[in-house]
Amino acid sequence: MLVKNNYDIILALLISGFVTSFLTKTLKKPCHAIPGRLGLPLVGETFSFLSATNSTKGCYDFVRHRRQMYGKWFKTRLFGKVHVFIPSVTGAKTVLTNEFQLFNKGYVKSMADAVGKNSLLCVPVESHKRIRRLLSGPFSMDSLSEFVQKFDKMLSARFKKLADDGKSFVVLDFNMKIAFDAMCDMLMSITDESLLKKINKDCTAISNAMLSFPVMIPGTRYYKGIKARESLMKVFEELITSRRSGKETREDFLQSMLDRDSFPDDEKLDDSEIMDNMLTLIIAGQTTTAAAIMWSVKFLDDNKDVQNKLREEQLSIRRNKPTGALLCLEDLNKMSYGLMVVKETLRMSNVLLWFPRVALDDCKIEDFEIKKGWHVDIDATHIHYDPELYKDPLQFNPSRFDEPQKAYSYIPFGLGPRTCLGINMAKVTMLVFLHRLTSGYKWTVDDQDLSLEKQSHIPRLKSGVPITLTVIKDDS
Ligand code: HEM
Repeated sequence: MLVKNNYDIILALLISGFVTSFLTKTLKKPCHAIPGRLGLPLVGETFSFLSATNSTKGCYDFVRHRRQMYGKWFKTRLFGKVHVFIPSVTGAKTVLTNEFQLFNKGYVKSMADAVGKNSLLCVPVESHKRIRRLLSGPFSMDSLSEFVQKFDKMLSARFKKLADDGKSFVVLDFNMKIAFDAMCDMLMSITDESLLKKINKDCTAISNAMLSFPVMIPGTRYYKGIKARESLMKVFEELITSRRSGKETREDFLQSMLDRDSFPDDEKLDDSEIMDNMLTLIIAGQTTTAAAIMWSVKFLDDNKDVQNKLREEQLSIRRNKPTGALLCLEDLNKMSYGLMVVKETLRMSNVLLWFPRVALDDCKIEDFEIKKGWHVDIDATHIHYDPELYKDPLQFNPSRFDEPQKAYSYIPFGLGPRTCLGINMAKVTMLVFLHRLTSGYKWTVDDQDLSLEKQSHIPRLKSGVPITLTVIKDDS
């Protein structure tokens, strides 16, 4: 009887309980847990990562493999830290628009010790703004006109010699050397071959120490890098002293920094800031540009229709100039197809596979919960190969850049306050190279092996792409 009398109430209570529980579950739905395997606290999946890095498939194979298991979003633990790979445009935008506020580059002791605590890669936000502003001037497009001419002259002479010799040469090695020489000339007017050799050796040792275990034990990569840094800083110090003494004056990056000596503190860099950042610029610019150019040669060889179209554009530019004249910025502005080839090369080669950051607080990206201290890696490679953003993403098709790109979907140089400082320099270097190569020569690739170089975080073919040049007889 009692039950019967309260039937309505019981039913109402049941329904309201059900509705409340349903609403709690759906509206206050906890964030999606990110799938993935964290493994043991310190080790996690570090060995699988190292094994991929050590294979000829390259370290991105680690990421590819986990995507197959877990889907687009996944987490893992590497070197004791939780890493989330961010696969989407929304994710990239969230991280890059909150640079320094919600995310920052993770502090790596070995990196700061190697490139220096005043490097753009390591300084805190306030110094970053000032240093970046002061470094940017010489890397603006207008300031690069002299660089274009010097690089063109250097490149034309070296190509001519190689073609005259008729021997095979490795595109990657060739570009590692010429990118380095051109950078040292532009930064400090150093052209002496023995000094260049010494600086190159030091920079390589320093670069190898950037991601090493920071213990000063002779023989280790870290030890060698720190010793190389000490020696290189002495060279830079002597150079600065000599410039200040007025013994020599040059028009280069270093001089433009020293010309600010009498400026207020926030309008100049101190000596250690200048030295750490000259080193940073060399290290950040050399391997990236050389790898990108190596891929452009490979992609053009695999896609002869693109190569022919590019050659047509470049020959028409060459024919409109007096014989032997060097390229200038105006010529580069006419290379609209050339620029699309550069862009497509960078989309497909993903010289920097992902951009690492650390979350400074708990937050949510899309529906996924990110904890303070987790590493988030903006997976530029996945974004650049997303078929929803790029039709037939495996096809080398420069003309796709006839259409404008969706914001945050094309990020080979990053975006936001940490966008590549050398973006203009990289583009003009690639354009000059492609012009001289395609308008002056045909080439054969002498090794078609597709294995990647082991232990490299920048994807590069193990062969480095050896080629032999043949001069084009252009009678038109
Ligand atoms: C094709 C060649 C290049 C590519 C693909 C490239 C790519 C990138 C990317 C993706 C970033 C941002 C990384 C991040 O957000 O974590 C970056 C930063 C940087 N790049 Fe490049 N880069 C290239 C060439 C150069 C050159 C030639 C220079 C120097 C002249 C240079 C100097 C720098 C510097 C100094 C930074 C740090 C900027 C900062 O933290 O404010 N890069 N680069």
